[in-house]
Amino acid sequence: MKKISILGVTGSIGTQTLNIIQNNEERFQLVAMSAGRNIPLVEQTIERFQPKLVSVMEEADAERLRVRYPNTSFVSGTLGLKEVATYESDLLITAVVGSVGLEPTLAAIEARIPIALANKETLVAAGHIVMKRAKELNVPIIPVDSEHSALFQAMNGENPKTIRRLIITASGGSFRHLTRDELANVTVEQALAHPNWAMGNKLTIDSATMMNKGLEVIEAHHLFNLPFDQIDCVMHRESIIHSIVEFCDTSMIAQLGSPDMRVPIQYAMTYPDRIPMQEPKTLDLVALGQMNFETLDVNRFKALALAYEAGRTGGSLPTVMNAANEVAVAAFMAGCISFLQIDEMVERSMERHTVIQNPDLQTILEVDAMTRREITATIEK
Ligand SMILES: NC(=O)C1=CN([C@@H]2O[C@H](COP(=O)(O)OP(=O)(O)OC[C@H]3O[C@@H](n4cnc5c(N)ncnc54)[C@H](OP(=O)(O)O)[C@@H]3O)[C@@H](O)[C@H]2O)C=CC1
Ligand SMILES: CC(=O)[C@@H](O)[C@H](O)COP(=O)(O)O
Ligand SMILES: [Mn+2]
Repeated sequence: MKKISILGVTGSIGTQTLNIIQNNEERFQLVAMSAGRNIPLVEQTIERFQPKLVSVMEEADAERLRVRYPNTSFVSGTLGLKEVATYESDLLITAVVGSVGLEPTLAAIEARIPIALANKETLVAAGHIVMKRAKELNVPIIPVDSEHSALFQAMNGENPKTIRRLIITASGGSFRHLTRDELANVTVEQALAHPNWAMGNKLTIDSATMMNKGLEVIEAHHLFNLPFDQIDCVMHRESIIHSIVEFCDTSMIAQLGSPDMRVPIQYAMTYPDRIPMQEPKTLDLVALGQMNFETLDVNRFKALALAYEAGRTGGSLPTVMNAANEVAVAAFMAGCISFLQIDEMVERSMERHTVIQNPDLQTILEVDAMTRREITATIEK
């Protein structure tokens, strides 16, 4: 029996992970979980899976839950996230959204708990610290993000030195049919209508701005230890090829499948084995008929260019980019700024920042907090 903990159990990745546990109860047991504010779903999950430890965002919610479920331990806030992350388990799924996942992920590494990583913002904010420590302590970090799972599968058993480049596929997001000028008046509702994937709101907006692809390029740089010149992106509207590895002999190995996150989540949970998928959405290639590939225009998708710049510059710049983006996306969803202001505000935060090279954790946390304060003040003005 594999003991599983989940950070962000009430989200899109969290609930799909629960679906896999439910379909394989002889194999997996949920032992600890964290959520934010979705208390009705927390209650349902406790009743169905009986975890031993639960963290919620607010202490007041934890207090009410302690009375209702006396056999479960409850914790709260950022300390609660760390307690769940370090609870004795065989695998931690990091499915919380945002750089709030950084400290719990590092705590799990210190506790030598293997990680299935969905929370890409953690690697963008501090990939150099996370990957270095995981390597030192020999803690596996298995990718969950669909593109990185595809790359991980495609390079399985290969000599890393023979990799020529990674090609990360991008659906183009909700506005792939619009020019930059046409993006001026798009609404939150339109931005949240992703053509291929059902995901959490923040990621769906990131996909529409193409910041998601930028975050994924930096995520790939850290996960696979490759320079940015060896990481390309291509627009692939169908989201069937999840990414491609090109080798030195020009062979390309790609991973394909219907867009269903349960596949990479389950693969991370069973790696290096594969097990059958319940209710599989098998891919019918003949019905699909054709697949398309197009160049990604970095003038149109400015966020991708910003991410390459942040990644290549390194130091504290990716932390600034990520923090500014988190605040700007939240402001867009709250109706405070327009869609085009998201990447404009991220760009301005990056321009204003004096890069600190090789920042330690304390510096990363300070830069993250300072960026959030500055961009929030700008939005409030
Ligand atoms: N969804 C997908 O298909 C994919 C997601 N990812 C990555 O996985 C991560 C999760 O994405 P997704 O599942 O879509 O996100 P969701 O928004 O659906 O879920 C986020 C989860 O994090 C919790 N949460 C949010 N903020 C906090 C906080 N400050 N403290 C504690 N808990 C918090 C939420 O709690 P609550 O709702 O209870 O408030 C929820 O459980 C992201 O980093 C995303 O980029 C990567 C690839 C695919
Ligand atoms: C499912 C997943 O991994 C998302 O990160 C996905 O990549 C979003 O798709 P696009 O960013 O390509 O629109
Ligand atoms: Mn992805």
